[in-house]
Amino acid sequence: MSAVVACRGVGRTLGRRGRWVEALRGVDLDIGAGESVAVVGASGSGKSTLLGVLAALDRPQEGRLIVGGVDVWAAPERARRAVRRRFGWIPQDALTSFDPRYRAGDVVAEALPRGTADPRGAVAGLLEHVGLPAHLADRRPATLSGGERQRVAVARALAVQPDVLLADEPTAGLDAPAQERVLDAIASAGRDRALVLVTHDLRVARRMAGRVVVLDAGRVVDDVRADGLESGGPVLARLLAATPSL
Ligand SMILES: Nc1ncnc2c1ncn2[C@@H]1O[C@H](COP(=O)(O)OP(=O)(O)OP(=O)(O)O)[C@@H](O)[C@H]1O
Repeated sequence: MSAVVACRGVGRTLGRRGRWVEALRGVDLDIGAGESVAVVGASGSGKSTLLGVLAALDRPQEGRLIVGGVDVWAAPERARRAVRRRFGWIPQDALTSFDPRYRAGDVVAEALPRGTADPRGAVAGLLEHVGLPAHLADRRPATLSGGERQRVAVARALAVQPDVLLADEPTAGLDAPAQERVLDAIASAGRDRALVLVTHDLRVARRMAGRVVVLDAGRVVDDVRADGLESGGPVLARLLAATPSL
């Protein structure tokens, strides 16, 4: 499988004034076209930092990011902007990432490619795709339920027509039924494209991904098939033991 995104020896240090954290260390990772990968690990292990690096938003101090054959940080800014358009981002909490003055439909429409012939129709189609009625387009995000808002975020990420969907704990804080609906929407959105999903929940990882990457203190310590979690090392074994219903 050819990689749509690849990291080579990526190191990312964060912080300031002598308080540095090596958030990522020597990360090598290949995401194949259409592949779904869950990134798991303890709090602070570097999961969100990795997503920011993969999306070409956060520049690593060490190593390379290669997207569709482009060595992203060696390329000119214009090429980097084109690379960023290949990613659709599903945030942890859509409310804080949406402009409160916009209605849900505008949030999605804003992400459509320039020159889209029938934006209203396109927005209605995208909302339908994530299981939401078209009339929700007229509501402000703050008046939607958390689960509805997250599905608007999935529709917005899809509007970009990305090669890769990136999702950072997209069901955090939702109750079980809402979680199910958001995961269904992401699964359906991810059908024809790669998906990288950050989660602390191995049940979500197994349900959503074919492959599970485990981070520990910024390093990839396991990279296993989702149906073979038992073959992982001690960090994954601890996560498994903490997920009794799996
Ligand atoms: N802006 C920052 N300045 C300093 N340190 C940071 C910054 N952002 C993250 N870190 C540190 O980098 C490490 C990795 O953080 P990151 O948010 O990537 O972890 P995570 O696995 O996503 O955690 P969580 O599951 O709690 O969201 C942590 O030790 C964190 O405290």
